[in-house]
Amino acid sequence: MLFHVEMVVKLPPDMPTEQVADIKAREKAYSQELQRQGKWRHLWRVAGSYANVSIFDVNDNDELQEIISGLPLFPYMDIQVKPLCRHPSSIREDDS
Ligand SMILES: O=C(O)CC1=CCC(=O)O1
Repeated sequence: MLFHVEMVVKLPPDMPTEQVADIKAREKAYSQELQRQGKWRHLWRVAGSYANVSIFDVNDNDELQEIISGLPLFPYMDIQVKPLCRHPSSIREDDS
């Protein structure tokens, strides 16, 4: 199942610099492992903001919830999820 996920990062302004660096490094490692596994298909920065738009390819809602709630930045993000299905006009033969 494919999901469009938008994440807006809202770190507390008073979070210590070392803690910010640590959480960002853990977020990067976590997301890159999921990208290698093919579960996090796309990761795009939304230009001009501290936000991303991502496409996840997971088995079901529960797996998406597990992945998203495991993000190190999860407590500091506003997240919107939209389930996707094939568009009847798409010329792609698969869902890539
Ligand atoms: O910087 C972001 O948009 C938050 C984030 C999600 C995955 C990642 O590596 O950073």
